[in-house]
Amino acid sequence: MKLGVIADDFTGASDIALMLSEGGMTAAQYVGVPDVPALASVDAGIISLKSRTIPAAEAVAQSLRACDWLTAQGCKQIVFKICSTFDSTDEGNIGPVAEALADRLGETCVIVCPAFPENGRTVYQGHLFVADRLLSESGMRHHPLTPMGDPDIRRVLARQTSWTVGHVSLDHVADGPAAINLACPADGKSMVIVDAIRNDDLATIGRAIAARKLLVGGSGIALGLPKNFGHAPAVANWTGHSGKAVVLSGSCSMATRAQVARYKAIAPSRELTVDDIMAKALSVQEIAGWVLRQDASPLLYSSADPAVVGAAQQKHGREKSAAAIEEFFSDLAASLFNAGVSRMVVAGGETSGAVVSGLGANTLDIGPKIAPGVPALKVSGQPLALALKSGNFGGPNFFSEALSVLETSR
Ligand SMILES: Nc1ncnc2c1ncn2[C@@H]1O[C@H](COP(=O)(O)OP(=O)(O)OP(=O)(O)O)[C@@H](O)[C@H]1O
Ligand SMILES: O=C(O)[C@@H](O)C(=O)CO
Repeated sequence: MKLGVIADDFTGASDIALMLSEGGMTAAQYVGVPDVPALASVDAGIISLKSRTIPAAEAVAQSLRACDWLTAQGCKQIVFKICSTFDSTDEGNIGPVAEALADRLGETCVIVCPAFPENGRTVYQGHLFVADRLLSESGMRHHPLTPMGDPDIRRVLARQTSWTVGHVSLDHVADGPAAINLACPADGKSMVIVDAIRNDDLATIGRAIAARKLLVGGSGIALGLPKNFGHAPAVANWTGHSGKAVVLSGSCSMATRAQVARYKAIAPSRELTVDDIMAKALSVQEIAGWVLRQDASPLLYSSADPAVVGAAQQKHGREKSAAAIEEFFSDLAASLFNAGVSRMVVAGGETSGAVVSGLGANTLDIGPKIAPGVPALKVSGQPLALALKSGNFGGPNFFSEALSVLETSR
C-alpha cells in the first residue's frame, strides 16, 4: 500500500476513493480499522471512520489507530479526509485530529485544502464557497450536527488548534509548488490553508505535497496524488446487481431534500420521523415488510427541513434525535439485506456510517462514478451494491440514476 486515507465519514471515504480510483490506483474502502493486513494488490487504503461529530478525544484515538494500521501496511503518505464544507465545531474535530496525526507521523507543516471545484467547493482568500455563496450563506448554516456559520476557514481552524494557521493565497498557488511550500515555516508547527478554485490549482498543490507525510482536505486534495505515485487515469470494471432495491435518506441538506421530493413523485415512500421512532410507533419489521411488498424501489427518509429538524432537536435533544434515526436505519438496512435486498442507495454521511455498520460490511470495492464524488460500491464478498451519497452531492434525479448504475454491468 502506498497511500493511506483516514476519512471522518463514510460518504467522504467513498468520495476520495473514487478520486484515487479514477486516477488509476487500486483503492479499497475499509469499514473501520481492519484487524487483518491489506491485500497486496491495494495501492490506496481508505479507512472510513464515523468520527466527524464524536468527542474530539475519541476521534483522535480512532484516527491514530487507523494511521498506525496504514503505516504498518507500508503507506508513505496519509491523507486526513475531511468534508469539503469543513464540517466541524469549535471543539474539533479537524484541528485536534490533524495535530495528533502530524505528531505521530513527525510532520510539522500540514497543508489543508477542502476545495472540490467539480462540486462547487472553492477556497479563495481563505474563505470557503459553496457554488456562488459563502459557506455561511449556504445550506450548511442549518446542518443538524455541524452548522457552519463562519466562512473564513483560517479562523474556523484556528479555534480548533494551538498550531499556527497560515495561508497560501491563489496568486501564490499560481506561482507553483515551490511557492506553496514556502508557506511552511522552518521552525514551529503550522497548518496552512491553501486557496484553490480550479482543478489546475489542485494539480499544482498535488505536485507541491508529494513529499509531505500528512495532508488534510476534501477529495480534491487527492487529485494529483495518483500521478505522484506513478499511476495514470483508469476506468473501473463493474458488474452490478439486479433485484430488490431501496433508497435510505437521512441527510437534511438542501440537495438531498430536492432529491427526496423528486423521487417521492415517482416511487413509493415513507417518512420516518424522530417522534415516531422515539415513541416506538414505527418498527423495523413493519417497515421492512412494507419495503419488500413494493414493486418499485421505495424510499425511506427522515430528511426534513430546518424547522422540523429544529423542533425535533428541541424536544428530544440533538444527539438523541440523530442517534434514534441512525439506529433505525442501521437495523433496517440489516433486516433488508437479510431479506435479499441487493441494491441500497444511502444519502448522508452519518446515515451511511450507520447503514454500513448495520450491514456488518468490512471492505467496499470501488466501481464507476455515479455523480461527482459518488462511486458505485460493492460490499466485498456479498451480493450487495451500494451508493453512499454525501448530503450535498448529486443532481435532482440522483436516486434514480444511482439505482440504474448499481444495476448495470460493463
Ligand atoms: N428529521 C430529523 N430530525 C433530526 N435529526 C435528523 C433528522 N433526519 C436526520 N437527522 C440526523 O441528521 C444527521 C444528518 O447527517 P448526515 O451526515 O447523514 O447527512 P449530511 O450531513 O447531509 O451528509 P454529509 O455528511 O454526507 O454531508 C444524521 O445524524 C441524522 O440522523
Ligand atoms: O467532501 C465532501 O463534501 C464529502 O465527501 C463529505 O465528506 C460529505 O460528508
